[in-house]
Amino acid sequence: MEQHKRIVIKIGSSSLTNRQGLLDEPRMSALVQGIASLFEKGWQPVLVSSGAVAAGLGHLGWHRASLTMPERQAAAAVGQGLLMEKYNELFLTKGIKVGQILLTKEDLADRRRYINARNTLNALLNRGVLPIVNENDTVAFAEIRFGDNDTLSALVAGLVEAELLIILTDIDGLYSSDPRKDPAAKLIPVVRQVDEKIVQAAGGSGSPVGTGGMRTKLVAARIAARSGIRTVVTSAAHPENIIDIAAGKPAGTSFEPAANYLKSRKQWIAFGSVPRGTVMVDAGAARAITKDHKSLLAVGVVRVKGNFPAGSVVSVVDEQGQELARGISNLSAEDLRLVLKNPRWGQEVINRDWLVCERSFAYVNC
Ligand SMILES: Nc1ncnc2c1ncn2[C@@H]1O[C@H](COP(=O)(O)OP(=O)(O)O)[C@@H](O)[C@H]1O
Ligand SMILES: N[C@@H](CCC(=O)OP(=O)(O)O)C(=O)O
Repeated sequence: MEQHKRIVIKIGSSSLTNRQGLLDEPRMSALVQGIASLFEKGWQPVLVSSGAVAAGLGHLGWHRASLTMPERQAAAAVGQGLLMEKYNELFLTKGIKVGQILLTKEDLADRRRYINARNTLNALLNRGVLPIVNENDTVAFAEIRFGDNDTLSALVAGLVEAELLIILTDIDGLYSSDPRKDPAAKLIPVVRQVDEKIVQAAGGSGSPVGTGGMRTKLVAARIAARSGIRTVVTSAAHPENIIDIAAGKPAGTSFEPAANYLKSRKQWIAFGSVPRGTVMVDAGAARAITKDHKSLLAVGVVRVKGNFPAGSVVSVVDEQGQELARGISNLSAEDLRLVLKNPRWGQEVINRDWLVCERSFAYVNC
């Protein structure tokens, strides 16, 4: 079967709601037009749509500032229904059927659920149905929350092996500093690497309904780049133009994919999983895994923290507690402690094929 090119489009709350806090129908229609053109050109698109909380608040006439977390989640329960109702109606006018996928961080942290989500997305995409993804706001809280759909959209892009991630927002790209505060700020058209200098430029959200601002878009662009995916951050003012962006026309800020990007399983270790324990290693082992691309052997392990079963993702730290890598442990914490007490130094703890190394606040091949 011919493999279609996949693309993820993320649109933010501020771009989907109008001044009254209600769904912005003309904007949504233009987005639907853009996505319909992608279908016509043979793309398999995924839409990551925010807006549940904002649309719910507008509909209910509630004011964000005075709301508790459960009340915001309640607003999302109402708004998510409204969003899907409107998308369904608009996409059907183009003959496109849609399916709703609501995810939490925990869903993607669990390898089996991650694969299940991938299978469902593939089933929808291969049958020409448009998946519309959002965070499952009604149940996601605190540590199981992404909190921003930018990060979620980058993980989804990796999950479906997209070629391109387009983040549509209320500004036309990344500026040298927040243009709402600095009138001299300049648009940066291409970013080859999301390094600390670039991250310094990015501030938080500029609108009352947005979450994370440019900062979380950079987190997303970094995850996408290290998953081999290009990201374009651009204005949502004319979403019908996404077809031109997909065809390679420059727009907003383009973040280039990394040359040495992580393949699917390592993407999950790096960006999806949540470590279940910590393995502290000495300087020799640190060098072996980060510089010499070796597997981690028991001889270099100093201490084990946590109680994890074999096959868990663990964080590998140096003797100062600084994270060096993440990987899947061959041994349970209990067995690993046993090996350390009764030295079997050649015992492999993490195979190099299951290791990713930390570099500038993200992960790369070791
Ligand atoms: N360096 C920067 N360049 C561009 N925008 C920035 C920058 N720093 C902060 N921002 C803010 O990020 C906002 C976009 O993020 P956000 O409000 O979360 O939108 P969305 O709802 O689309 O996710 C912009 O409106 C802008 O005020
Ligand atoms: N899941 C939330 C959106 C969270 C979020 O990332 O918002 P945004 O910064 O507008 O993309 C919602 O649907 O309201």
